[in-house]
Amino acid sequence: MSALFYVLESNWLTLAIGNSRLHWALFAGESLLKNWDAPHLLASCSNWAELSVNITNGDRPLPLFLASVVPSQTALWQTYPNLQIITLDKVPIKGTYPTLGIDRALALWGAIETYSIPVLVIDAGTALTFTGASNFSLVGGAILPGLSLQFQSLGQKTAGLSIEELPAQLPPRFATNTTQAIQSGIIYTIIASLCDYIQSWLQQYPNSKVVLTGGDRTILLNYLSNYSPQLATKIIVDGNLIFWGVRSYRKLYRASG
Ligand SMILES: Nc1ncnc2c1ncn2[C@@H]1O[C@H](COP(=O)(O)OP(=O)(O)OP(=O)(O)O)[C@@H](O)[C@H]1O
Ligand SMILES: CC(C)(CO)[C@@H](O)C(=O)NCCC(=O)O
Ligand SMILES: [K+]
Repeated sequence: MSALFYVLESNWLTLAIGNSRLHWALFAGESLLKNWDAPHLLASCSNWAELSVNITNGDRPLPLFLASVVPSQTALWQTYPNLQIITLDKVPIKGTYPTLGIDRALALWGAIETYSIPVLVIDAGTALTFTGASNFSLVGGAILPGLSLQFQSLGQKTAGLSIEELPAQLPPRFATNTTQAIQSGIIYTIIASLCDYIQSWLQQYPNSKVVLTGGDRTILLNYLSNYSPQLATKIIVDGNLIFWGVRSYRKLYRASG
């Protein structure tokens, strides 16, 4: 990221560390100014100053709110002087369990505040997760390997079943070549699961919003729109849910001192 913006008193940063990469956002007060993704930092970077050359204004580091599901990456930020690490115990949603991922909790909080409750969040990241809430309380969810990870694992554990690229649209279901057979197998099972989880959720909570986030949100929505146009229209796509969750966190803890 370039440092070509005026750093205001009200500016603050959030860094959400996922299993594939870093997700950054720059806010001014409640407004998101800019967001971008970046690769994981190398473990050889040993101090924050080395890591954050582009996010300081001279020697005044911006407040940084960090939410991470990767402890080795979290460790690289420990010495940043203006750091708040967001932990699950600070998320006011009821009924969470201690090992719930902070990214899931924050995305859920962000969805509740931005849309409404009940809500089902689908995070199409490295892992594909479903996380639902009703009455400001976690109902529950599910975790499975995400779209890319499914392709990668098939490529790694077999001799010769690797493919380079995801098709932009749904492939033919009954394929007559290896590439399309793999694409069909993975994509149709993921989309069928998606539909099944959404329908099951909507049976319990007919007025619920369903919000799709994560790096594979656009491609999955494309597939879903081909597969079930009617269900696809019920889905809200928002790539910034976790940032809205961090914003809620900041607001809550500023207000309460
Ligand atoms: N430039 C990119 N680099 C890495 N992944 C990308 C990129 N563009 C799209 N993707 C897709 O994004 C997915 C990862 O999503 P995302 O970045 O939301 O995950 P993450 O936040 O790092 O991981 P998680 O939240 O599941 O721990 C990958 O499966 C990949 O298909
Ligand atoms: C599932 C992931 C990897 C998704 O990023 C993360 O939220 C995580 O590590 N969660 C811990 C397990 C749980 O949420 O139940
Ligand atoms: K995520």
